[in-house]
Amino acid sequence: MTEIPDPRDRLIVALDLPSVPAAEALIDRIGDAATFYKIGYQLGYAGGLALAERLAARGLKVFLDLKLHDIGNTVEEGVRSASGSGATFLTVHAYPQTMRAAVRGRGPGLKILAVTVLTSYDDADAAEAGYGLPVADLVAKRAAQAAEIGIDGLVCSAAEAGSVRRIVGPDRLIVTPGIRPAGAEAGDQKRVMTPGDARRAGIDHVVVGRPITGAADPRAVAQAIVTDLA
Ligand SMILES: O=C(O)c1cc(=O)[nH]c(=O)n1[C@@H]1O[C@H](COP(=O)(O)O)[C@@H](O)[C@H]1O
Repeated sequence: MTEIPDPRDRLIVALDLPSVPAAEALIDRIGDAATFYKIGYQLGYAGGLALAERLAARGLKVFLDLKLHDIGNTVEEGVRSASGSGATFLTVHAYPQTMRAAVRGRGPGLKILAVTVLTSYDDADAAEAGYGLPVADLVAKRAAQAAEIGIDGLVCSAAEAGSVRRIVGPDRLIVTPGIRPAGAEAGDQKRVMTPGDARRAGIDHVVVGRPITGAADPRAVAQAIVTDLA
């Protein structure tokens, strides 16, 4: 597990919101309770890529969740373009060609995270998509390939954190969405865990969206998650 001196850096708040003003309002409400924000499809296609640069310039950490997966040349050049954004993390799907291309395009300061198997998938979803392996085995296979290729970190559910840690060793990051404080709605997530249990399972960072974005007091929820993670 990587040394992370400020426990707030373990929480990545997913800015899954429809507009830049909505995201800026949430960041203001959270204040200094969070230091790390994720920008994905919803906000990214609504002006969020420019926001990423502004947040990074303000000293906040940014996770660009682009989940790239394309032919190698396109992934490599896309990652190269994103390397100038000031982001700390960028996601690609954990397919070997895609991961090799991302490593070729990676610029200084940008860490590539490979998404193993989405946390909204269970074994039946993997079978429906044509995979002949249970989720846990597919995650393990992709984690081993990612480590071999030189990817910086893995996105998986906290349920697989222990096995992924054994496969990738202490130096690669394990980042886990599908995090729900006790009693929170799972929504479309199928492989879920509380922040405290995830931390005990050996994760480096958690990603939390709706439990914070939909809260009456997002700052209080973020603070409670950081406490649980510490
Ligand atoms: O790459 C991701 O961040 C990701 C991977 C994954 O397997 N599962 C997953 O939920 N995510 C993202 O993590 C966030 C989870 O949001 P909530 O379910 O609202 O907490 C969303 O922005 C997802 O896009």
